[in-house]
Amino acid sequence: MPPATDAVLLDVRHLTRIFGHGAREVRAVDDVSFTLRRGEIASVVGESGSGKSTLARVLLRLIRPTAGRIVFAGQDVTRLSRPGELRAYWRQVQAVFQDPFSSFNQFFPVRRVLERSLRLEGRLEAGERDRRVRWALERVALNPSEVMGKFAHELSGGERQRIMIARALVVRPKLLIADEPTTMVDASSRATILNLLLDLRDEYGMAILFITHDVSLASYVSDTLLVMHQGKVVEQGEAGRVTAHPQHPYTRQLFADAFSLSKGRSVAT
Ligand SMILES: Nc1ncnc2c1ncn2[C@@H]1O[C@H](COP(=O)(O)OP(=O)(O)OP(=O)(O)O)[C@@H](O)[C@H]1O
Repeated sequence: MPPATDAVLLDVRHLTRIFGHGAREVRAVDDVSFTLRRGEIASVVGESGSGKSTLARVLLRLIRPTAGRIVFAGQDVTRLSRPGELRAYWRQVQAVFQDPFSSFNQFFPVRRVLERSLRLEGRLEAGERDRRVRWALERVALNPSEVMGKFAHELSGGERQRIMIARALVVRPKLLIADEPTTMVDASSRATILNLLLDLRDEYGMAILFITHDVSLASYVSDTLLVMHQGKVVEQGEAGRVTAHPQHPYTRQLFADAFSLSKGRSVAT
């Protein structure tokens, strides 16, 4: 049973992001509305180009929406633009992206990577910084004493991605946006990361927006599913219901394709 409470954390209304003009116009996110409650994991699924990453970047306020409204914890964050306002927002909303190789600063040891993220919290004394870094590394099942002094090239892909998650966790966000966080890691790291997301929801009531093209991962990890197609959310609802009884033809096709692929895989192995 998901421990989601009724408190709405994120309220997204008619969110739209258009790139380009005239004949070159792309409605990457087109009139998307949904809510996310505290302690809820929602997955955004859809094929490549459906607008998932653009939705993530708009919600993170890395890019501006063209239209619509984003309300986070009761505050309208749609038009935040001053660095101080954005930093305050990013203390509460953190992200993990697909590629742990490009997002990990190769010149910094793990401790410094996490401490830089902690700067969002303002000045903390050294003992507190150390406690927070250790706590975040332990949360992602890494031994702080072993990894704090290591550099990117001394870690596996799965370890790097867990450190990227620790970097997000170190500020104890209320919402984690995870954009294809398991695409570039092996199967055992994938399972570790998915179970970690479930633990974060259960132990800290963290809300998670999990973005993936893989409907089976989404079904495993989510309380609710949002299915995106050509920038629009064509179906949304409780994960078990959407998986068992998809209503929209696109959702049915997405699940049918995933099912035939996984059948193919099991025959082949
Ligand atoms: N900066 C940009 N300028 C112009 N078009 C863009 C830009 N960013 C994204 N798009 C377009 O917006 C649409 C949605 O792209 P987006 O990356 O959000 O999809 P996606 O579902 O995340 O795909 P993928 O799974 O391949 O990452 C695509 O048609 C893409 O080409």
